[in-house]
Parts: sequence; C-alpha cells; structure tokens
Amino acid sequence: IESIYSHNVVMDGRDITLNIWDSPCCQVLRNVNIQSVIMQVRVANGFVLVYRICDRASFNSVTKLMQSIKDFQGMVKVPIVIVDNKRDLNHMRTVLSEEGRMLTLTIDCQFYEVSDAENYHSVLMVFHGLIDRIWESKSAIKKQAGIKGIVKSMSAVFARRRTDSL
Ligand SMILES: Nc1nc2c(ncn2[C@@H]2O[C@H](COP(=O)(O)OP(=O)(O)OP(=O)(O)O)[C@@H](O)[C@H]2O)c(=O)[nH]1
Repeated sequence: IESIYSHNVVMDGRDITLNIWDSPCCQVLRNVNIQSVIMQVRVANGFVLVYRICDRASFNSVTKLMQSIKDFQGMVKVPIVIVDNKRDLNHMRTVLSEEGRMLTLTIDCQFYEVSDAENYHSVLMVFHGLIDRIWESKSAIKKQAGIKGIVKSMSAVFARRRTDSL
C-alpha cells in the first residue's frame, strides 16, 4: 500500500515539513509503475530510493526506477538519494557496496549505507542530505531565472533602440 505522511524537522534553524510519499517496494518489483513514476516526477522535490543489501531484486528495482526517473524528468533535475539499507545484515549481503556506489555514478546523486532498524541518526542524515540537495537545486533554478530575467530585459531595451532608430 502506498502511504503518505508528514514529518517535521528543524534544519539550520528552519522548520521544514517533509511530505513523504512511501511507495512499497513490491509494487516496483513486479513492474515499474510508469504512470506513478511520471506523476511522482511531476510533484516530487526529491527521491529517496532504498534497496536492501540482502535482496538483489530490490537493488534491481531501484536501478530500474532510477532509469525511469531519469527518462521522465525534464530539464529540471530532481535530487535523488540512493540508500543501501539493512547494513546490520552484512553477513547476508548479496549486493556489494561498490554496486550501489557505481549506481550513483550513472546519475549525480548521493549514496548512504544505513541500518534503519539500528540507527535512527543515519536515516536522519539521509533526509538532511536530501533537503540540502533540494535547497541547492532550488537556489540554482532561482539564479538561472534571475540571469534569464536580466537577459530578457536587456534584449527588450536593445530591441526598442533598434526600432526607434528605424
Ligand atoms: N535487520 C533489519 N531489518 C529491517 C531494517 N529495516 C527494516 N527492517 C525490517 O524489514 C521489514 C520491512 O520493513 P519496512 O520498513 O516495511 O520496509 P520497506 O522497505 O518499507 O518495505 P516495503 O513496504 O516492502 O517497501 C520489517 O520487518 C522491518 O522490521 C534494518 O535496517 N535491519
């Protein structure tokens, strides 16, 4: 079942409300639900893709899902964080840590190795990392919009001058 819930965090003195859309892994496993991915890419500010180190199918799903997000996002890149979970089950590991890291090379994203059952703090780090990336990408968009605005108004002045001189 998909669930949506909210969580409040304070970061750098700012109150932030995270609205988390939690899609179950099994849904992804059967087939990446393209419609759902398209909708999520449209509305989401960021993605946390979690696989289990002892479950190769979950890693394959994350790989597929990442490709779909890449395919459907437009010019604006939505920050993605990859999480290798259940580190406490290292003795049952079937996905190498390097494989997770390699995945992050195909798209610019962060990588975390956690055990959410054992360590709440590491999960917090994941979300803090994502929020940082969201802020960075939002301020980059604002800056770009600012430059575009200047270029637009300058070209308007030049266009008027050209018309005046005719
Ligand atoms: N040993 C261990 N078990 C975990 C860890 N995280 C979750 N689990 C267990 O794994 C099971 C599934 O946990 P969920 O939090 O529902 O995992 P999920 O990724 O949301 O699973 P889906 O709903 O199938 O996507 C539960 O029994 C958890 O107790 C972990 O870090 N270590």
